[in-house]
Amino acid sequence: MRVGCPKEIKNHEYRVGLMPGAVREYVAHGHDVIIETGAGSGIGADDDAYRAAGARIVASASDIFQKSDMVVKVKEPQPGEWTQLRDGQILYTYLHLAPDPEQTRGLLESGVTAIAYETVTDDRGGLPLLAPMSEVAGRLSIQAGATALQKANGGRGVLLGGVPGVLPAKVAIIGGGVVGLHAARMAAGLGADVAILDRSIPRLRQLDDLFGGRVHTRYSTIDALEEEVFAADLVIGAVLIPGAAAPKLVTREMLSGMKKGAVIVDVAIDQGGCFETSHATTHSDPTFEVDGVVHYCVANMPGAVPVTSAHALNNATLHYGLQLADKGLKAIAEDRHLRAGLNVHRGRVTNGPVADALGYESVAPEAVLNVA
Ligand SMILES: NC(=O)C1=CN([C@@H]2O[C@H](COP(=O)(O)OP(=O)(O)OC[C@H]3O[C@@H](n4cnc5c(N)ncnc54)[C@H](O)[C@@H]3O)[C@@H](O)[C@H]2O)C=CC1
Ligand SMILES: CC(=O)C(=O)O
Ligand SMILES: [Mg+2]
Repeated sequence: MRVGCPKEIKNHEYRVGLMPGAVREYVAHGHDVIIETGAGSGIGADDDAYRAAGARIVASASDIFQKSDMVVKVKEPQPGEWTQLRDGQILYTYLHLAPDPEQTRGLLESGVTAIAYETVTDDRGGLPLLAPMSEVAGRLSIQAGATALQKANGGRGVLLGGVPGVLPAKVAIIGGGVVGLHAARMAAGLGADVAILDRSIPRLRQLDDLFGGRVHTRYSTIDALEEEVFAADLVIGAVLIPGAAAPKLVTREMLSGMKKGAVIVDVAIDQGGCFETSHATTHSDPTFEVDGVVHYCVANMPGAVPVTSAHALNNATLHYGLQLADKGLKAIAEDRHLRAGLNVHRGRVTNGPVADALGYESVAPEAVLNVA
């Protein structure tokens, strides 16, 4: 199969779908790999590094889209990209379709077969292709929040850990999954007073065990949420219902109960965000203020640390990428976890929560792939 990787074009997105090490693996499996010139420049991988790994370098993204049987990317295709996709082609990348009707329509019209990294599953109930970027974004959320809390950046001017004789800042983390765990690690490590809210009691139990009492856990009712959000200096939005638009847990009205200069980092913004007042921002202009509360809502947070993120992402995507390259649609038909990643196939929406969010009929992947 011919596998192609264009340079990412989203704002300040420096990750790359295929690193030279991954290219070498595809080539070892007998595939022809084409890479857009400069695709790895954000992580210091130049064209020669890709040539040494066995790739051919092409001059433009349109060469990649025209000539590839499978396109491997990081971020969801941008408008100028989805118009270049076509029937019979496989797209393997993050998609986040539920909050993005335009992209969904574009993918449906193209006829492409699109696998969303964020809905591929594993045997333990996890999302193995999302998890590494959630680890990165969870850790980064505290760095971003700490920076935004500085007075000159619009925040209320508190230091997360406090100092001897002065109380630390309060951090409320809504959603104790992968993002929530890694945010809590960083916040607790810096000495903040941390509370994690979740709707899963087994998960709260696990977190309580992990932190040995160093963070508080709370079952997420409206009452508990209000209490923690009103008391917080920094709130991290980290909930997820896989594939679906994020539930709006913090309403605009609730902002009036928050401290002036408090900071919200809505990591769940790629699924539409869990604060009613959130809208996606970019690394060039990451924050805005509503009712005295600073909002940080960057939809590609891991793009800020591409050297770490591209390695972690390539580690996680390689296995199924090779399966897709080796077997094409048969790989999806054979593996239920990869089937869970199929969001769009030849003009049909094949993910239930995406179809529900956008008002499409949902067709099971098994039905479109003729799996018995
Ligand atoms: N902005 C960015 O750059 C990035 C965003 N993300 C996003 O971060 C979000 C979280 O991802 P993960 O931590 O990997 O998901 P996860 O599935 O590991 O964790 C989500 C948690 O939310 C909890 N939850 C669901 N509904 C809830 C509710 N009503 N109240 C409280 N908790 C609730 C679940 O029980 C679960 O523990 C996703 O939207 C993901 O796409 C991930 C990486 C980068
Ligand atoms: C998961 C995601 O949206 C990202 O890594 O950018
Ligand atoms: Mg995103």
